[in-house]
Formats: sequence, structure tokens, C-alpha cells
Amino acid sequence: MSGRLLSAGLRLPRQVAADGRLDLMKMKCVSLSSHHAQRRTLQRIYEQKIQHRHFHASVSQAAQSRFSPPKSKKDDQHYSQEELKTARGQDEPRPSRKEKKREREKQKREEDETSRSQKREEPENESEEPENESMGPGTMAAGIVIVAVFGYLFWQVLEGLPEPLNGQTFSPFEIIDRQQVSPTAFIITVKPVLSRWHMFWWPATVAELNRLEVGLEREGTWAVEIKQPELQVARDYTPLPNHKGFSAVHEDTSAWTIARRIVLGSLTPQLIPAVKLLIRKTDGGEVSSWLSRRKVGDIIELRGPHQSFDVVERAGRKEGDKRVVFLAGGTGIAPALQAAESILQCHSHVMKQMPQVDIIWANRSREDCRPDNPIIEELERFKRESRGKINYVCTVDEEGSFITADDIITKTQIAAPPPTQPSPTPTTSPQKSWFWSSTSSRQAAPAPEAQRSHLSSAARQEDPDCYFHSPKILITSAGEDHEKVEGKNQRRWECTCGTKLGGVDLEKPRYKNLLMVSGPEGFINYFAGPKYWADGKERQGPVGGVIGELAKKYPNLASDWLVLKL
Ligand SMILES: Cc1cc2nc3c(=O)[nH]c(=O)nc-3n(C[C@H](O)[C@H](O)[C@H](O)COP(=O)(O)OP(=O)(O)OC[C@H]3O[C@@H](n4cnc5c(N)ncnc54)[C@H](O)[C@@H]3O)c2cc1C
Repeated sequence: MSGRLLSAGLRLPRQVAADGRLDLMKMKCVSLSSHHAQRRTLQRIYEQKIQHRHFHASVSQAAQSRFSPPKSKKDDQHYSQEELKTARGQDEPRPSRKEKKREREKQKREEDETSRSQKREEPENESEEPENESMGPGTMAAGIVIVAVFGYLFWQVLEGLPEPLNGQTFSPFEIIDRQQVSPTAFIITVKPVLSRWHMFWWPATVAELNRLEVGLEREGTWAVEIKQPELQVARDYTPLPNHKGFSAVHEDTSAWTIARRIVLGSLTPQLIPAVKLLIRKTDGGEVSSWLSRRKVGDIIELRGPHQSFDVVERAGRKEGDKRVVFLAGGTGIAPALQAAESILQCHSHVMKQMPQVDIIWANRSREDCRPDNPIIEELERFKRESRGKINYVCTVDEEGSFITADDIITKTQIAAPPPTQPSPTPTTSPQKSWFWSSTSSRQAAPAPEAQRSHLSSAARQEDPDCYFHSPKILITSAGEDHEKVEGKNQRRWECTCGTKLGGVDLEKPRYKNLLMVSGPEGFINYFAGPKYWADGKERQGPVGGVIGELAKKYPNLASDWLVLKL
């Protein structure tokens, strides 16, 4: 439209030239001058605009350059030329359709060229990528190392957790049952209290509990220490044997255990082994009195186990003719039950190889050994299951029945003295009858077994250093049996006694009959002589008391019987 007007304006002077050319020329000049002024103004405005745009572009470029690689200089130049073109384009008359089309095609070509040039630049970028990627694997490796280190430390912490029952530290146990069996004696059942850490490492805990369960079924006699936390003193107590009949195994039916069992299935044990202890409250006793005041739900601390004599190993596994006699006073019945249980378990398949076991249990009152007493029930079970090979008798102080030397002679079936020795004088005193009278008949006609026993004992030259039999060695702590079990003392666990009779090798006297005395200190002192302490250990000490006296008269008692004080 402006083009038409402009052309119309230029044509006008030719059409009206005759009458007023100057005016028209003036008009033309005015219109042209205003047009030029307008054009200059527009030029200035566009230049300002371009400057303004350049400023914004440089600011945004500076900002971008912080986070992204800078644009190539070429692009920058291209941009400014574009801007100038645009500015010029706006200043010029509006382009025709053809021009627009050409412009679009040109733009398209430029875009294509730009994309092609970007593609050409890509390999350069790719060459940078490996640099970035090399950081990835490094970081991953560092992460793996950190995770491994933390995993190892965590595992070490879990591995270092004390076992539910161990010989170094006191572990918490919860009292889950308490039963008064007589005015002074009671049985408590305790189960291990597992820490939260143990829960994390449940397979290890299962292994520990299984070990504890196996530990509770260990052969021979053993004890645990119980701590009195207020006075910080500890005393030994003997767990009752662990087997299903005596239910020393506690089924854990807590919600937490059931939930774990659902999640982990067979990994969780259905049974938590429990420890049963028979305790007699001693007047003025520091630990037993404190224990007598504990209720169900209270926590006590246990340390152990402390292994004592391996009864099965000492009596022999295949020696059907061996005998084990237990003199138990009061709570001393607990180790007798342990020994009986070990023997029964070991020989349950071949009964004829089982040694004859006789338990004489001394009690203060009849109430201590009522038929409904769990200890008596247990003894009855032994008698039943061993088909009479395990027997027991009870004596009651109140009723005037005591364990006598006669009882020992009867149960041990010790041989009569050899014929060369003077015959003992018969006596009518019941208290002294054990010394000579009861053996007079046997002296006249000794039993074949006694003859054999006597012969072999005379032939045997006991090695003063025999770990198994020497009185010198035996006075050391019974705990050394445990060392043998652990394999530390294998070499010493061999009988080295002389076994020759007239140049003929006799059976090695490795296994002996066992005469075991367990109970309060006074009881042991009376029957077997006192134990004593030396080099930080409680030692057996020489055999004294009633048994020591018997041994003087009956050499077979000394040679064929091993006296053990518990
Ligand atoms: C291997 C082994 C296994 C054992 N197993 C069992 C078991 O299964 N069950 C069981 O009940 N016992 C068992 N005992 C015994 C138990 O260890 C304790 O000796 C018993 O419970 C008494 O301990 P206490 O702390 O109560 O008494 P303690 O404080 O040791 O007192 C013992 C006696 O000394 C007296 N006494 C203490 N202090 C004094 C003082 N200042 N003056 C005078 N007299 C004092 C007390 O009156 C008491 O009669 C076992 C012992 C051993 C070695």
C-alpha cells in the first residue's frame, strides 16, 4: 500500500506539471525528507534493540557457560548476523511470498547445515564421555569397598558376640520356672536371653543354641557358675541332665519367635535349650540365699560350662563288667544324674556293655526324697530304662539312716584281703561292721571275679606318671579331662602303667571302676578326705576319710577303683 502511494506520489508531478510543479516538488521533498527521517529513526530504534538483544544474549551466554560447554564462536557470529538481518528485514519493505519462501528454504538449509555440523562435532563429545565414565566405575569400586569394609566390621561384631553360655563372660538367663522340691531345696529353669544383635545373625544364634543344647547333653559331669551381682561373687552349680523326659528344653512360644519362624521357616529353632538347676538354700549362704529370693521372670547370670570328669571315658565304653558307685549328699545328686544320663545315652543300644551304676543318696529329711520329687522320678526313669543296671537308694538323716562303709563294700563288691593277711575280727557294731565282718565269708571263698581282679591288680605296676591312674597326677584338677576332650592333652590321655605278669602282657588297666563322691564339703571330707587348692586350682588331694580307711584293708579298692571327688 505504502509502495503504491509512494509510486502514486512520484507519478503526480508528471500528471500536474503544468500548474504547480514547485509545490508538488516541495511536497515530494517534504515527503521524501520525512520518509528519510522516519527511516533513520527506525534505524536507531533497531540498533538500540539489537544492542539490547546482544546484551541479553551475552548475559544468558555467560550464565549458560557456567553449566554447559560454551557455544562455538561460529554460532555466536551466526546469531548476530541473523539479528542484523532480522533488523534489516523489518526495516525493509515486507518480503513477497517468493522472498518468504526463499527465506524459509535458506533457513532450512542453514538448519540442516547446523545439524550436520553438530553431528560432526559429536565424536569430540564422545571422546570426552569416557573421561566422565571413568569416574563412574571408580565411584562404584569405592562404594563396593566401603560396603565390604562395613559388612566385614558388622560381621566381626556379630561373630564377636558372646555365646549364650561361655566360659569367659557371664551371660544373662531368664528364670522361666521355679519349683520348690523341699523346705530348703528348689529347682529353677533358666533360658538364655538373646541380645538384639543375636537376632540379626540368626543362623549363628541357631548354631550357638544347638551347641548349648549339645553342651547340655555332654558326657560326664560339668557345672556352671552363677553370679550374685550385688556382692560380685559366684558359686558353682550343676545342671540337671538335659533330655526330653526331664524337659530341660524349653519351647519358646514368644510372638517374636513365632514371627521369625514364619519368615525364616526351618532356620529358627522350635526349642530354646534351657538349663535346670537344683539349688539348696544354705543358711547365711551368699549366693544360694540370693537365688532363693529370685522369682520367675528375673534375670540371673551364668558362666561356663566347666567340664569335670568324663565318666563314660573313664569307666570304659565297652567294659560291661565295670561298676560306678556314687555317694551323693544333698544337691550332690545333680552330678550323679549327669553321670547316669551319660552312661545311659552311651550304652542304650548295647546294654550288656553298660557298667553297673549304684547311687546312694543321703538326705536330711524324708521330704527331700518323696516319690513325687522330680529327682526321685528321674532316678526311677533311669532304673526303668537301664533295665535295672542303674539303681539307687536313699538315706534320711532324720530317720537315722546314713551311708556306711558297709554300703560301700556292698556296692563296690571289693574283694576280701589276700589269704596271707590276718583274718579280721568279727564285730557286732553296725557302725564298724564295714571294717572286717562282712568280708569274712568272701575271704574263705573269694569270687572268681575277685580272684581275677586281685591277680591283675597285683601284677599291675602303676606308673607314677600315668595320667590316667597315678595318684600323683590324679590329685590335679579334674578339669583336665576337659582338656583331653578338646584334644590338647591327647598324648597324656594314655595309660602308661606296667601290664606284665611273668612276661605276659595283660590287658591295660585303662578303665577302672569309679567311686564318686559329690556333695557339700563336709560330706566329701568325711568319705574321701579333703580337696585342696594349689597353683590356683582345686585339686583332688589324697584319698582319705572312710574310703581311705577301706583302701588300707582292701587293696583292690585302691588298685581297681578310681576315687573321684566332685
Ligand atoms: C562343682 C560344684 C557343683 C556344685 N553344684 C551344686 C548344686 O548343683 N546345687 C547346690 O545347691 N550347690 C552346689 N554346689 C555348692 C555351691 O557351689 C555353693 O557352695 C553352695 O550353694 C553354698 O554357696 P553360698 O554362696 O550360698 O554359701 P557361702 O556363702 O559360700 O557359705 C557357705 C557356708 O559357709 C557359711 N558361712 C559363710 N560365711 C561365713 C562366715 N563369715 N562365718 C561363718 N560361716 C560362714 C554359711 O553359713 C554356709 O553354711 C556345687 C559346688 C561345686 C564346687
